[in-house]
Amino acid sequence: MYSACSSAKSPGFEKIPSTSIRVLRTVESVRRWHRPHVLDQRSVGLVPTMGALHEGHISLIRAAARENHHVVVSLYVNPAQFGVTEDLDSYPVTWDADVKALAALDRELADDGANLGRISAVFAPTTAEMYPAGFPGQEVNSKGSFVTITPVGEVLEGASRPTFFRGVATVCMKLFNIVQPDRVYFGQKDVQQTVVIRSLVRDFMLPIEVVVGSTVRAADGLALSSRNVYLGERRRRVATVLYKALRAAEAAYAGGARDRETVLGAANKVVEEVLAEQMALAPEQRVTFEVDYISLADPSTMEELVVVDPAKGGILSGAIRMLPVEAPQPGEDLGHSGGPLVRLIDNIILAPS
Ligand SMILES: Nc1ncnc2c1ncn2[C@@H]1O[C@H](COP(=O)(O)OP(=O)(O)OP(=O)(O)O)[C@@H](O)[C@H]1O
Ligand SMILES: CC(C)(CO)[C@@H](O)C(=O)[O-]
Ligand code: BAL
Repeated sequence: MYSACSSAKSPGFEKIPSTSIRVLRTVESVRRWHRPHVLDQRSVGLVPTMGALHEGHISLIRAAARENHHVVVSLYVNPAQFGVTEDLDSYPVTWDADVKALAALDRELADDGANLGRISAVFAPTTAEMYPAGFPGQEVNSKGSFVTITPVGEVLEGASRPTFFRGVATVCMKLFNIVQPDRVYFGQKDVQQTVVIRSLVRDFMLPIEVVVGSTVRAADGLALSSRNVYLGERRRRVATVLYKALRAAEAAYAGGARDRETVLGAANKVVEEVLAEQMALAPEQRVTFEVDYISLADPSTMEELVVVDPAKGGILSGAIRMLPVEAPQPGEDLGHSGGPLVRLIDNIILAPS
């Protein structure tokens, strides 16, 4: 676990054992930590996470260490971005493993001369600390101090998860105000989130640079995601369907297609084929899923495109719902929390040419 250190001269503080990484739990402790670094003109990079760390998070922390004197990683499962029927209660919490991964990464960063900084602090607040007026609730009509970024936060992920981007923008505004970073690091895996965060920074004149790290994938192409632990073996094998579909659309674009029908038609064909293959199997073997959306959108607004302007490019993105397995077999690995419905997202950027 982690330790609390104190001496006659310095007030007590928590650290991750065998490291110099501070564990900060309150707004006041972050402010106290940050003050001398502002005076010394040391830069701070913030990597916001909900914990359950994987190589996607690690790649963002590496990027932050290359470019900043200090890296702060926040670990906070923000209830405000979960809808009332979503998986807040079962969301994976792996504090001990996260702390170990951060300690190992920090040793590696220290040995690599190319880095400007290392992991200086983990910010792991409580909900009472983050919502001082009391948690406003997860409902669409909850009252409280919220940041809403529209219309970009209302489409795609925002249409399926109506309180999601309100929760994300609100908690990120809080995190940015608490940590006062020079740079913030987000993953392309959540591409619409990066558009929302860029809008937040621009529209509220925040003196912050937004850095987006590319999507880290498993060997078969599945985008790493904390929620992949829900899948279990059977669904994990089929979970690449979304990436395969997006790759097919990308290939159609690379082959010269510019219109929505042709580009997205290629993706939908893959989905239909994989679903047909699965439906031909017995219930004890098959995996079923539903497409929430497959989109071809403008990179700066996430509005749907009829035709891609190659000078601007586009974003291919999608969300699928992997349904709980039918006829579970004795001893079958169903995944974390009994293998509930899992919503997976992914995207590919069609770069401007
Ligand atoms: N595969 C990935 N590659 C790069 N960045 C990622 C990847 N997965 C997540 N991130 C980024 O890490 C940051 C923290 O994300 P979060 O803690 O929600 O993890 P997650 O894996 O996206 O979880 P979830 O399964 O809940 O979506 C976000 O900026 C997110 O985009
Ligand atoms: C940015 C974030 C940490 C805000 O809670 C979350 O949405 C995430 O992990 O992507
Ligand atoms: N990675 C985005 C966090 C969420 O889906 O709640």
